Amino acid sequence: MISINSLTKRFGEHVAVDNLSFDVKPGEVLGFLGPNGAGKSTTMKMLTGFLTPDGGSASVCGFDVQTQILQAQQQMGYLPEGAPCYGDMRVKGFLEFIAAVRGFSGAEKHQRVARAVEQVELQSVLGQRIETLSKGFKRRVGLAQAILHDPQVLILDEPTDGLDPNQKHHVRHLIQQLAEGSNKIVVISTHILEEVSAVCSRAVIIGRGRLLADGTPDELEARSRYHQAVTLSLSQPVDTQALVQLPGVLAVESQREGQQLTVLAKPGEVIFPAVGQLAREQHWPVAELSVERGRLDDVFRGLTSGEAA
Ligand SMILES: Nc1ncnc2c1ncn2[C@@H]1O[C@H](COP(=O)(O)OP(=O)(O)OP(=O)(O)O)[C@@H](O)[C@H]1O
Repeated sequence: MISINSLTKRFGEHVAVDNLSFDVKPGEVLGFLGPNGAGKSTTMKMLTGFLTPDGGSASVCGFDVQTQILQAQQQMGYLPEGAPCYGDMRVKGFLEFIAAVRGFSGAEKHQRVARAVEQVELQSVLGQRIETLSKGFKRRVGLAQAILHDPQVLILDEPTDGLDPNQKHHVRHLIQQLAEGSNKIVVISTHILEEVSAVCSRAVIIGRGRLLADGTPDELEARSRYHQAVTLSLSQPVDTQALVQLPGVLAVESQREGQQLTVLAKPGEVIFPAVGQLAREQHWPVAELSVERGRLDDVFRGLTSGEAA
């Protein structure tokens, strides 16, 4: 388990992480969200021992990150932002070096490297110098070194940044596989909100170093003004007056010159049956009628607008 208690980091006068507290339990894939400069990378660097906190504490699998960082690091794999260091090393040599640092030798070292190479599909670039790789392959080398020792906790700073759509899908699948049924913890920072719905069991949103929201993707989506909204696709525009007057309806948004209507529900109201019935009664030319769970981007914007550092 990861436990973060009142963690604080200052750079001069600037408070990058401000009294931040939350826990992550085994089996959770936590999406760590926030606008640019919110303090995500700084928090991850403190968890992994690359920065020293100015206040508060954190522990990983019971090991304090300030007083027992070596034990904590043995439990963790970390993909930092950007490219791996040691750009002049070749991919295979770099991964063997990391495996040796992690304490593996002989056949086990080779097996560990071979397995990580296969998991993130690095076979084609094994002999290439890291600095000559494309951005996406550099990310994949970083991911391979993070999973080499099959850690209990994975801290991944924007793991799909720079990857093509196929690789994004592949890495998301890999993250799900790593977490599934293994009781491991994966923490990923990301700006891609679909990624959160796709792979995360929980999301924490921070702004200016402070906790703004914490919940499952479903719980956060339910805070959106689009939660329980009904969207109608129409072959021609209709008079929306009757829709606006339905009980439980908050507002009607019109798109595509009236051929798509989004009917917003008042908080706690379920309007789908009434909207469907009205459409039937009025013989509206409805091509599609759907209900929304809510929009994470809408919730994110609501919580973080004006929060950028
Ligand atoms: N070494 C440093 N020296 C001074 N300020 C820093 C340093 N590292 C980070 N900061 C500042 O701390 C704040 C938090 O930065 P951090 O990189 O943690 O944000 P982030 O949420 O990861 O952002 P992004 O989404 O852009 O990666 C920013 O204002 C940043 O400029």
